Amino acid sequence: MSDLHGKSGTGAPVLIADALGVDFGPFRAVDGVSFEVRPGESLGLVGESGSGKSTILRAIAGLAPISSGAVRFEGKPLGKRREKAFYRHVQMVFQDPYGSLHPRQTVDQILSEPLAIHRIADGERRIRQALDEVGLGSGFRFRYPHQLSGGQRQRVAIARALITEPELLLLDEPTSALDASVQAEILNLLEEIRQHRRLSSILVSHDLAVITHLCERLIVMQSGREVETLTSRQLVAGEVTKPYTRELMAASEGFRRKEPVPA
Ligand SMILES: Nc1ncnc2c1ncn2[C@@H]1O[C@H](COP(=O)(O)OP(=O)(O)OP(=O)(O)O)[C@@H](O)[C@H]1O
Repeated sequence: MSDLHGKSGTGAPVLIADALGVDFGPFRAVDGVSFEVRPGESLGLVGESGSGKSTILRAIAGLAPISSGAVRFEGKPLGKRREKAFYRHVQMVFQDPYGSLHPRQTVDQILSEPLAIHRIADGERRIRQALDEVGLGSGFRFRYPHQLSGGQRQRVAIARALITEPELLLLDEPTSALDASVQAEILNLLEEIRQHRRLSSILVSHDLAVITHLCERLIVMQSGREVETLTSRQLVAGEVTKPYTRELMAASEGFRRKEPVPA
């Protein structure tokens, strides 16, 4: 475990969700979920498809309504609209690196856009640094997305998210569209970035192995509700209290190997 793992979790929470509810018409997608994310901490959201994980991230990002409860970022309650400055401090990485990058923009243009939006100076140095940080280097700077592999595209999406130096990263299934070997590379990259920056993150995944790799704590979700909150250590040790969490563990192929063998 890195130093940062040791240090994370101290200080005032970066984000607090207090009984967050999200309704789409009569349908309640998220039903009173509460959690906090501390500086440098990575919080996981796991659960089956449709359990409301992505909706929580979207509500924080202002892409889904906060119908009830409250979300505070750095102490300030989030209203209906997000100020432009919010997106400098909170960035999101989506599952699909093919869909999330503009096909007619070069990597340079993709990385320049957030700098222009937020009027951040020193673009040249930041672009070079961001490309280095995600392991691409300057040789990729003038390529188009179709000239990159899936893993390289996701590295560009991560560089784009990091270039504004956010405090909070929202990661929505960032590896699930990738081949297993590339998945591992991107997970390692995200872990390295966590070690270098005091960056908080919320990671959505249906894959328990991915969550325990990157997160100290995780919330198990079902039908928009929190089933239980655990540390990754508790999950790996099988110290879970809810049958639903056991079902998820049994269904997660990569994770089954880590379950303790019964005496
Ligand atoms: N804009 C929307 N309008 C109506 N219903 C929605 C909308 N967005 C999400 N939902 C519904 O809310 C529920 C939760 O969806 P969400 O995408 O958050 O689940 P998830 O746990 O992230 O699942 P997955 O892993 O499949 O993405 C689903 O039943 C979904 O159909």
